[in-house]
Amino acid sequence: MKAVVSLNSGSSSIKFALYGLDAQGSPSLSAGGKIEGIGIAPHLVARTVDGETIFDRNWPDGANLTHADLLKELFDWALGHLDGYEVVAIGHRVVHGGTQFAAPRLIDEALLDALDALCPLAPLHQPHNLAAIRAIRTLQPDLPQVACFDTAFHHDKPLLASRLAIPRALHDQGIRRYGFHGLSYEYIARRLRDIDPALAGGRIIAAHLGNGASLCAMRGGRSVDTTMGFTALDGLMMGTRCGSIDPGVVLHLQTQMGMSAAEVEQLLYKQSGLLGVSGISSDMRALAASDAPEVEEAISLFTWRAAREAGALTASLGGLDGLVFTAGIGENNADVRSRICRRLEWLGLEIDGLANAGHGPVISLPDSRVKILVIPTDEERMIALHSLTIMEKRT
Ligand SMILES: Nc1ncnc2c1ncn2[C@@H]1O[C@H](COP(=O)(O)OP(=O)(O)O)[C@@H](O)[C@H]1O
Ligand SMILES: CC(=O)OP(=O)(O)O
Ligand SMILES: [Mg+2]
Repeated sequence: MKAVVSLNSGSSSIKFALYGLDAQGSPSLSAGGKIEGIGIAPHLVARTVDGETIFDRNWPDGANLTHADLLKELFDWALGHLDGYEVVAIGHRVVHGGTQFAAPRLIDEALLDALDALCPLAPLHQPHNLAAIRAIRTLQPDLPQVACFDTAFHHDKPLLASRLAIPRALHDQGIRRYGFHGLSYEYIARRLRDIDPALAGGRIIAAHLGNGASLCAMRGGRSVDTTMGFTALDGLMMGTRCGSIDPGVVLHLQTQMGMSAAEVEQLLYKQSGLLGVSGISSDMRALAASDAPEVEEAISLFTWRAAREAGALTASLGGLDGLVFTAGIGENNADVRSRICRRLEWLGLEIDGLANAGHGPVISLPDSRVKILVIPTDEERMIALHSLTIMEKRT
């Protein structure tokens, strides 16, 4: 059977999926899984579409294992488990497409060179995305690979939402607000059209709360504003990233505290966010199990910042009809959802405690002016669909 593979390397996880293609070329999930906890204690699990576990491995002391080490483990296992499948393409999430790449692309050396240049703008992601592509090119040089960009969904947002208030020549050089998590938001926009078409046409904020976290303001299913900007460091507080920060802090760290640019990068990308404020962990599940006051403060700050940014995006939208939670925290953590929604009661959000505890899909009360939903994201499916579209264009 012909098949397409999706690879989604995030900051703390690598998600993968295998889709068999029917006679019409439509994909249906055969198997998938993830390696999560990268940088802490990686755990790889793979399941068939029926939920049967086909591989499960933990590295409790594997904090030093890199994305590349773990990809090798995944390939070693996967290569022995593709009997009966002819993989016709591998699609990848590539976090940064810059100004140039606003749609998925078939990968060649020239594209890889252009994407290399964007690594400094996404140091937690882009190098891993490109390393995976190159590793597969070495193993199977003739296998088509497709890059699907996290920035693409935001490419046509209004100019004001793209501009930074810096000299305009810099905008022309690409120093502008791009926005990320686009494959996730694209999937959510499509799912919402199926679940609630009337709402999908309205003013929606989607909250992608994972290890990386952002909000996207959508009108009629298109991005009009988002909290991430030039890099995936901007906006919400995240697992290890600080989110929006007074740029004066960055200057102070360098000019007054003698930190190098590399040290500041490390501090803002890897030592801040939930990890920095709690002093305990970047992982929301681990934090939920602790009663340390620093942990409570970290979670309060996370939820306060998310509500505050949701207020800002509501202004961008000129009002709000729906709020959708997604990604690791958004899909699974009822307490975080409840704290964010309670801070937004003034906007007309009324959360239903029971429905929220059951993880939705609808978690607002029937009379809530703003509808609240939980919709599991599926970046892998978007990657597979885009990859197939590119493959069709080739033939
Ligand atoms: N079942 C769960 N319950 C609570 N939190 C969860 C659950 N699954 C994942 N999370 C949290 O979601 C975050 C990771 O989100 P995810 O979207 O997988 O990250 P990434 O950005 O690496 O793709 C972590 O903070 C993790 O603790
Ligand atoms: C763009 C981004 O932050 O991605 P992730 O949530 O996978 O870290
Ligand atoms: Mg992610």
